[in-house]
Amino acid sequence: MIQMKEVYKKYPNGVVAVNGISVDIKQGEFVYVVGPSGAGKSTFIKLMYRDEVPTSGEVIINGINTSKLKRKEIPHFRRTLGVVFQDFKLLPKLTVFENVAFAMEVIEEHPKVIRKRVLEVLELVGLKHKIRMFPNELSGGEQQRVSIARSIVNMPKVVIADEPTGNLDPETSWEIMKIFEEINAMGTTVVMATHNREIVNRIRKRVITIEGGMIVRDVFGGDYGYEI
Ligand SMILES: Nc1ncnc2c1ncn2[C@@H]1O[C@H](COP(=O)(O)OP(=O)(O)OP(=O)(O)O)[C@@H](O)[C@H]1O
Repeated sequence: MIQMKEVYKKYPNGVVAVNGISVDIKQGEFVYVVGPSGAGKSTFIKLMYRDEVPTSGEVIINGINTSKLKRKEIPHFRRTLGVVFQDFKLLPKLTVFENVAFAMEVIEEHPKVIRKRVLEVLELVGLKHKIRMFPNELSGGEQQRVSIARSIVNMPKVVIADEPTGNLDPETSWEIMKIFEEINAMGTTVVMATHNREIVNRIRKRVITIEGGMIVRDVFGGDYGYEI
């Protein structure tokens, strides 16, 4: 599903953000990625959705070696994954419905199929009653729900989230986590970078700890496991 083999990532400024990572994440797993600021978590995640390519080593996602993708193949590859960001990245001029539908329109789904599926995912995230609103009319938690709905609308096998609760208060963060748990319970792999110690300690899953661009700990049911 997600495989990294001896991956190094050196940015053009000389920073080695990932320094020899090998990892295997199987279909249906739920994995937290934790570690101090600057440890390389975002880079590790960006390598998964081919926002970055490794300087050496291999990143293989659903059988595809990301370094071998041609430029024109990248958009199609990205659509096989769901990606959720800390800052939501919604399109401000589109309604809730349109933001989610957009991800299906680009793959030229039939409008009827789009409508049915968009309403289904918006119901799953508890936002069916706000489909006509615009992002700036929603709370942070609601905006994150829209972005999660968008990430799963094309039924990806993997959802990758970089600090999805980073901008949210604790209560809203728990609600967002519940949605990720539901998505995972449907069989979708979830990989989530987070600084949220309470969540990692209470909703126990596999925990990969990165420090200095290396995996220093990888345990099932692990706790947050390091001090800031
Ligand atoms: N585009 C880039 N160009 C150059 N250096 C970068 C780039 N992105 C990240 N880095 C550097 O790579 C290292 C790892 O950064 P990364 O963002 O992956 O860490 P992180 O663990 O996600 O940190 P945080 O928890 O603060 O988000 C840092 O030293 C950072 O300055």
